[in-house]
Amino acid sequence: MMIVLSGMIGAGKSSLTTILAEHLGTQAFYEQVDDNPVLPLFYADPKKYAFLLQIYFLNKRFASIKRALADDNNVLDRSIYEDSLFFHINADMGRATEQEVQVYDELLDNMMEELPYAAHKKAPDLLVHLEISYDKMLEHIKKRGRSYEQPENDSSLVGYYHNLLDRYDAWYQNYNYSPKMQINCDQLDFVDNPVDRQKVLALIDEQLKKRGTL
Ligand SMILES: Nc1ncnc2c1ncn2[C@@H]1O[C@H](COP(=O)(O)OP(=O)(O)OP(=O)(O)O)[C@@H](O)[C@H]1O
Repeated sequence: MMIVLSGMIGAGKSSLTTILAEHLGTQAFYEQVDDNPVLPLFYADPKKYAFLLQIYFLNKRFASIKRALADDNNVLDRSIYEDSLFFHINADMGRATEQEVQVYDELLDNMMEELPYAAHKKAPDLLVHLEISYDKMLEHIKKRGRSYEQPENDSSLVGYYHNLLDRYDAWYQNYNYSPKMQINCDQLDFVDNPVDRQKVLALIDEQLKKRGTL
């Protein structure tokens, strides 16, 4: 079984990945954000580093998928499809050229075709999307405290985050690579509230059972 999480910056994907992997007795695959040398460069100069950052993420995400496919059960903290969404949004904001986007899209397609396992396993068994409001997301971003993500250090982030949030919703509605479900992170605090955590796990179990995966 492969479960993939999706959702905005600070929605809680990494935390839920850990919780879910433990609950299901499976392996968690994370994107190590604090080890990413390109991310601070990108936030300081998005126009210069958008393409490099995207190639960095594509490479890392692809490596995770390959490792994840080698095992039977696992949970991934973000889908490769969202990287493409991030890049398209950045391109629309003038941070990448049309040619860069085209090269990226073709490279992504090419890489997906090369995955060495049965085609049906390339898509996850379930996508769990974390839905969050702007205010709640900012609360999480502040609490976590990565300096380059704070709008008070860089006011252009307000527009960037709103752009991402707007487009994420449409992205989720149109996502059709696998079964999907949403968790409302404004209503359910699976990190600090054990009752909510059980509720979230029960919701996910229900979906997995319904699809015969659990
Ligand atoms: N494809 C991408 N393009 C540009 N920036 C990205 C991309 N993927 C992630 N990021 C950036 O990397 C950082 C980490 O993002 P991500 O949402 O994956 O993890 P997170 O913030 O730890 O989320 P969570 O709290 O849900 O675990 C954010 O600053 C985000 O903007």
